[in-house]
Amino acid sequence: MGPLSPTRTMRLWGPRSLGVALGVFMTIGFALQLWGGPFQKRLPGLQLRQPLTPSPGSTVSSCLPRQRLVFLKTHKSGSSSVLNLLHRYGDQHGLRFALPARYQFGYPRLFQASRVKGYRPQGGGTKPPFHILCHHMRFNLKEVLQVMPSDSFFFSIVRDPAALARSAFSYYKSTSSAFRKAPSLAAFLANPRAFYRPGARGDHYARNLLWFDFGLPVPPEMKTKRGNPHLPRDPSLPQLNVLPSGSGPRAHHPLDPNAVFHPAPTVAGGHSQISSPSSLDLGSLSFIQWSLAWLDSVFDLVLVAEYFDESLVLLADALCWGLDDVVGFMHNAQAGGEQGRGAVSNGGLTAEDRQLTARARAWNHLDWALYVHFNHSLWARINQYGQSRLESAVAELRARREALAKHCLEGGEALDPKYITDRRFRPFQFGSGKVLGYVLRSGLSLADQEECERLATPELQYKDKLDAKQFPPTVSLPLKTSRILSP
Ligand SMILES: Nc1ncnc2c1ncn2[C@@H]1O[C@H](COP(=O)(O)OS(=O)(=O)O)[C@@H](OP(=O)(O)O)[C@H]1O
Repeated sequence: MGPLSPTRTMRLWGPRSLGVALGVFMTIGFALQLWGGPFQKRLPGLQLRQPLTPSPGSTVSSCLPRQRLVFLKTHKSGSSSVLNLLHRYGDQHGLRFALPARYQFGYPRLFQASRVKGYRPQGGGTKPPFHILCHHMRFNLKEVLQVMPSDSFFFSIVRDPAALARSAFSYYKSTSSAFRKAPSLAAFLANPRAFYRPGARGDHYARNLLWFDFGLPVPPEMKTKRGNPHLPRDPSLPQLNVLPSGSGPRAHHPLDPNAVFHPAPTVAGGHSQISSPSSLDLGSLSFIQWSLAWLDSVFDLVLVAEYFDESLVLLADALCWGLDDVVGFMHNAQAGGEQGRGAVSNGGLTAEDRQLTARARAWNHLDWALYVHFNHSLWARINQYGQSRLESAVAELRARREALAKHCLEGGEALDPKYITDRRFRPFQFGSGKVLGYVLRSGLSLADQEECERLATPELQYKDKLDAKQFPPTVSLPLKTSRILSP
């Protein structure tokens, strides 16, 4: 084996070595950011497949589809919609999933390889290696590399922390002790310290959930300082506008990054601009910068929920997959949630909503740094890919989704769970809102029925299906026969 590249070396270093390596890695981190990282190179073209029912293998391809994938499934960020397409792809191509015994890998504890069903420590078994690792975990690179090859495609998804906070508050109202005590999200964010105790049950759901899921430690001073040093002095800050894909003013400037990021007060140039620098100290900034540089060295792509379709086109391109492989329906939306209300668009928000958004971003300032960073990376990739090329692919993707929805779904859209009587399609109901799901139209052809089922199956049921396929129940032999066969 040749010498390890700086990128590979950084992958192998865990974030827990932060204290020791900060100086060295900050330099590397900044350099990585300046160069755009080794993964920002131009990617091969996207292939489009037209038929309604995809026909695997029908694509004339100049690149080889990537089939070793690590997807960090972050919470409340659109990750179940991504999971559905991974489940479908792996299912249809006969790939092996690294599955948890139940539905998560020991979350909220850091991922451990021993949690993977059928995992044998290296050299300990003859089972073929896994292709896809994609269920909820707290990321832990060292252990992930025990299960997946280091040249797997690593990707994840982030969401605006304000939208994520709204979603998490409703979903984890009874799970997080901080949320449980708060009468509303507005009350919580007005004075989070009144409700939030670090280390209390489910507290990670209440603050910087993305940062936590990425396995990053909190900056040391956040653990020690009393009060909240990171709340902006003016609660109406920051002024970044984040628009959901396909709505609001984006209709006029569909892919203009300047429509996404309005100038915000920042300390430094570069990717990781923190919205309220006056309240952040240098140690904190270096820590965040280092962490982001580390993530850049590990993750090949980070999708952005607010630009979900644009992200999917880039994903298909990076993986050398067809567009049909990434077309899917939205999963895990809560009735009355962000998607239901159809808006994070600042234009459509009341003054109270805007204040809540600003407070949520400030309270979750590590997530906000992550989000801003990966939003910038996404737009850098979009520019590389070509905006008009991307616009056509996004239009194609949406047309395909609409056609599939009309063809497969009763009502052509997600429905209240009270209409979903078939347990195979009823999403797990949790939290204070209703989780929407799908009812299939009747009279579909056998092939379309199968395809529509795959698209509509919620994550837990799909995981069970893959589990049963990968670990078929062993047939127990009748007693007499087994006696004859045993030595
Ligand atoms: N395509 C797309 N684009 C934008 N947002 C999307 C998308 N798909 C799902 N969602 C929203 O993501 C929320 C669910 O996130 P997750 O699936 O990650 O949740 S979970 O952690 O697995 O429970 C949930 O948010 P809320 O409805 O606000 O709760 C979904 O509506």
